[in-house]
Amino acid sequence: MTPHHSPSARPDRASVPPLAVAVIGAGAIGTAVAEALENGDVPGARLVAVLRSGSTRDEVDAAVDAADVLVEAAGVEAAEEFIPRVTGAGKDVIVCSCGVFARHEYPQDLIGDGPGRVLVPAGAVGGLDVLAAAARAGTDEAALRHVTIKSPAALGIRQTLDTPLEVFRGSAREAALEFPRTSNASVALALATLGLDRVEAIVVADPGVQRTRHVVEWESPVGRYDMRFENAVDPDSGGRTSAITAWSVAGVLTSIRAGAGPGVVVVAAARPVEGARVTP
Ligand SMILES: NC(=O)C1=CN([C@@H]2O[C@H](COP(=O)(O)OP(=O)(O)OC[C@H]3O[C@@H](n4cnc5c(N)ncnc54)[C@H](OP(=O)(O)O)[C@@H]3O)[C@@H](O)[C@H]2O)C=CC1
Ligand SMILES: O=C([O-])CC(=O)C(=O)O
Repeated sequence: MTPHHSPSARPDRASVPPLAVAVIGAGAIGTAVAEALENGDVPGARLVAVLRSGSTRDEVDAAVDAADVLVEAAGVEAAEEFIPRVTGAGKDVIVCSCGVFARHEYPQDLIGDGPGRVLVPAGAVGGLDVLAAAARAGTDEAALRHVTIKSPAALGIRQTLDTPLEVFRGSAREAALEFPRTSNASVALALATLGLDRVEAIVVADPGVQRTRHVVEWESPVGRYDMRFENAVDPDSGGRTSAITAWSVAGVLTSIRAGAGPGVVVVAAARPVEGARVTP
């Protein structure tokens, strides 16, 4: 079949200015995202600001003004403060601390009327594309379970353990309220599928793990999925944060620039294939 695009119908992507990104939080994820931007690992995006807990009001205002999109990597208190501030200014915010939504009956209660949007990265887990598709096919008979297995220290468990211990079982909402620093992945899975009150979250402290493990199990009439992730942890996070999270954020930024969501492999002329390293 002959393609019938006229060259003029195609957007001239080369002329699109780079996406201006401000990062909120200079901890494990924020630093890794900022470095990825500075090293050219996020095609079509550039770093315009990094906000720290001590940043002044003027610095915050300037970063929100300068950015097309902000990356929140600063914790649920900062997410609570920044989400309405950024979306109200008409900018999008990629929220790593999506567990903040556990504090609100509906996400809209925090986001308000926008016009900016909240974008939740897959973060430490994956497969949100297939799970969201399965949820779209029907949720009445669907069930989703997420098991997080971390070192006791990463979960703030001081007790000395010889064997793995289940320290929590409940809904994703309850997990995020009890373990706000380590249950964001449960909330991301829930937001993509069945909501915060119908996803079962289990947290296990395992003294034997060097890497964080996530097990995601979905069952519904459309399919059964069993996904396992074994993540290296960011050395700057006290064993808490999976290093893949920052790269998931980088993937979202690349997708914004490409105009297609994560889970879509964008292949375009004169641009690197998604995921490919950019040679400067
Ligand atoms: N979605 C997911 O899958 C995952 C989400 N996360 C979440 O992402 C968030 C970031 O994680 P991580 O980088 O490991 O955390 P870190 O604790 O390493 O870094 C957080 C940083 O944010 C800073 N900060 C706190 N409040 C503010 C503020 N108001 N403005 C600007 N900076 C602020 C802190 O500074 P200071 O120390 O001075 O307070 C700190 O440097 C956490 O909420 C974490 O739970 C983590 C892993 C996976
Ligand atoms: O980094 C991880 O493995 C997961 C995590 O802390 C979170 O979901 O908040």
